[in-house]
Parts: sequence; structure tokens; C-alpha cells
Amino acid sequence: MTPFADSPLAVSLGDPAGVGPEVIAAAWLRRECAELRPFFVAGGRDVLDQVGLTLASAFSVIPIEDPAEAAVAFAHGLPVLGALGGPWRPGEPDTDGSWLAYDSLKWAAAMARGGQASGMVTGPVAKARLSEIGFEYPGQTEFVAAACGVNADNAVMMLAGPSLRTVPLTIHVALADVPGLISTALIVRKARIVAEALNRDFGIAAPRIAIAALNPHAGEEGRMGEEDTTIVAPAIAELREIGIDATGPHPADALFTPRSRQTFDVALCMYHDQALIPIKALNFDEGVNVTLGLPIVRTSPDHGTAFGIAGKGIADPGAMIAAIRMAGEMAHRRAARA
Ligand SMILES: NC(=O)C1=CN([C@@H]2O[C@H](COP(=O)(O)OP(=O)(O)OC[C@H]3O[C@@H](n4cnc5c(N)ncnc54)[C@H](O)[C@@H]3O)[C@@H](O)[C@H]2O)C=CC1
Ligand SMILES: NCC(=O)COP(=O)(O)O
Repeated sequence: MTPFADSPLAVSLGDPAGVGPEVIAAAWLRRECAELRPFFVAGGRDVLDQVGLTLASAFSVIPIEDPAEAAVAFAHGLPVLGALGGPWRPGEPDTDGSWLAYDSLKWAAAMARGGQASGMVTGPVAKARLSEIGFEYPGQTEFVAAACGVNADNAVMMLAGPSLRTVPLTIHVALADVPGLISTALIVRKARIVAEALNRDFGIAAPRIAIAALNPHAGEEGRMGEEDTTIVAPAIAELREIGIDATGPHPADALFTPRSRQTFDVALCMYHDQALIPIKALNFDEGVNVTLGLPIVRTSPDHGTAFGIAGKGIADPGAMIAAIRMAGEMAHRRAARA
């Protein structure tokens, strides 16, 4: 499928009780200064109407029946597709809201798959709430991969901000399970997908991939764990043999210093927090979660539902704006190459 250069982006609402709807609305308000490609929201009209009442008078929702109407509508209001809706109860997640989040996600994915949208941006959902209604995926990454017919192992989560890009090799699993899940083959497979995607979607000709060690001091020659010597190092050797600029295993404690960050384009990390802590510490309000290795463009803000601040008008829309901007740039780059 070739993404259409001029198609709008589809944005899913996220959990309506979280900060998703308000940061989407705020992104629309800043569309011109942020130079955002036109986007529409898949459902959630009532919620966004109610969010609008708390915002500047310059905000309005424009119902649309077809994504093709979004580009023209976008100049005048936030285009919202269809009639999916429900009340807005910020900070009070419930089953109806979880269904709305799920339906919106499914719809946005279908639009991106079908080419009516040039990509999708997902609003934040609460994994525990979605699992209560039978959502069987660890996160939206795996759901979108399945919607595209891609094996979840080949859909790679990358966190990207102005100062850093990181990839967690293992994602939503218990820390105790991490050592057993890491293998040379997994590192090689994900690093190859990362190298190809940084080239295709980010225009980096020969990406430099720094691979973090699992153990303190990269295992200190086996005194603090064997995995870095027996699993990670052979993966790096294999990657280098096939021409990928991989280095490491790097002791993770010094990998994210300002000097070290100049030496790589992306850090491949062994587990979720190893990858997400540095991104959130450095770029929380501009951090984007992007899925590599898919036939469609998919991004998301790096933050979650933030139920505790939803509806209070204090949620920062920066990460949502960055996610929409990045999706637009990726879609543009893909269309230019098609
Ligand atoms: N992209 C997604 O769908 C993500 C979803 N989640 C889900 O979100 C739920 C809550 O997760 P948490 O770990 O509490 O992370 P969280 O990101 O929702 O909140 C962490 C902290 O950041 C603050 N925060 C979050 N977004 C903010 C914003 N836009 N402006 C200002 N402050 C903001 C919150 O108030 C809280 O203090 C979980 O159920 C998790 O599954 C978490 C991360 C990403
Ligand atoms: N911690 C990142 C996160 O929870 C986002 O996951 P996903 O829903 O985008 O798969």
C-alpha cells in the first residue's frame, strides 16, 4: 500500500477519561505554529465537544463523514469522523470509555491501512482498563502490528525526542523475565529493523546503533552476569558482519551522557525502563513513541493517560504535537520514495 501524500492523519482518541482528548484539541489549536499536517479524530465527537467548552472560543469540532473532508475542515475546526461518542468524565475511567478508546483505535488503524489516512497517531490508553474489556495485546504497538498483519516480534517500539532515540528490546514484561527473553537472534532481528527504518523513515543513511549492556559494567568480564559476553557481544559481531554500524555492549549508566549521545543515532536497550527513563528525563514533553517495521506510519505521545490531571487544563500537549508532526514527516518521506 502506498500512503497518499495528501491524505490526512488519523488520530485515535485514547481513553476519554485521560488527557488524550484535551491534548489532541490543544494540538489542533496550535496547528499553524506547529506546522501540522491536517488530521482528523476517529470518533469521540461528544467528548471533544465537551473538551472544547473548556478551551478557547477559537476551538470547535467539525463532524465529517469521510476522511477526504478533513483537509478543508481542518482550517476551521477539529475534524471528527463519524458518530462514535459518549460522555466526558475526566479522571474517571469506565468500561464505556474503554470501548470508545478501542473502537477509535481500530478505526484509525483501518483508515491508515486502507490509505484514507496517511498514517495514524494513537492517543494514550490504559493497558489495564483495555484488558478488562478483552483487549488481548500488551499495548497498542502489538495491536497495530496485528492490524497490519505483521508479527509483533517484527514491530519495534522506538522512543524519539530532540536529544535521543531509544529502542527497548523487551517491552511490557516483568523485569524478572528479561534475562530469559534476550537472545542474540532477537537483538540482531530488532537492530536490522531499526537500521532499515531509520534509513527509510528518518533519512539516516547509515544509522549508528549503540547497544546497551544488560548488566552493570557490561558484566565486568562475567563477574556481574554472563549475558553481555555470551548473548549481546555476539549479536554486535553479527550485525557488524552484515554492515550495520552497531557498537557495544555499552555500560548503560554512561550511555546517555551528553558526550556519549553524540556518538550514536539510536540506543538499543535491553528492557523498558532502560530505554524510557532517559527519554522521559530528557524529553518528556516532546517524546514520541513510534512503531518501526510497519507498512503504515504509527506514532503516539510518549506519556500515558495521566488520569490524575485529566480535565484540569494542565496537560502539556507537546508530546502529542511532536507525535503528529513526526507522523506527518514520515508519511511525507514515504510518499516521496514511493
Ligand atoms: N502511549 C500510551 O498509550 C501509554 C499509555 N500508558 C498508560 O497510561 C497509564 C498511566 O501510566 P503512568 O505510568 O502513570 O504514566 P503517565 O504518563 O500517564 O503519567 C506519569 C506522570 O506524568 C504526568 N503526565 C503525563 N502526561 C502528561 C502531560 N501531557 N502533561 C503533563 N503531565 C503529564 C502525569 O500526571 C504523571 O505525573 C497506564 O495505564 C499505562 O498503561 C503509559 C504510557 C504510554
Ligand atoms: N511505555 C510505553 C507504552 O506504554 C506505550 O505502549 P503502546 O501502547 O504504544 O504499545
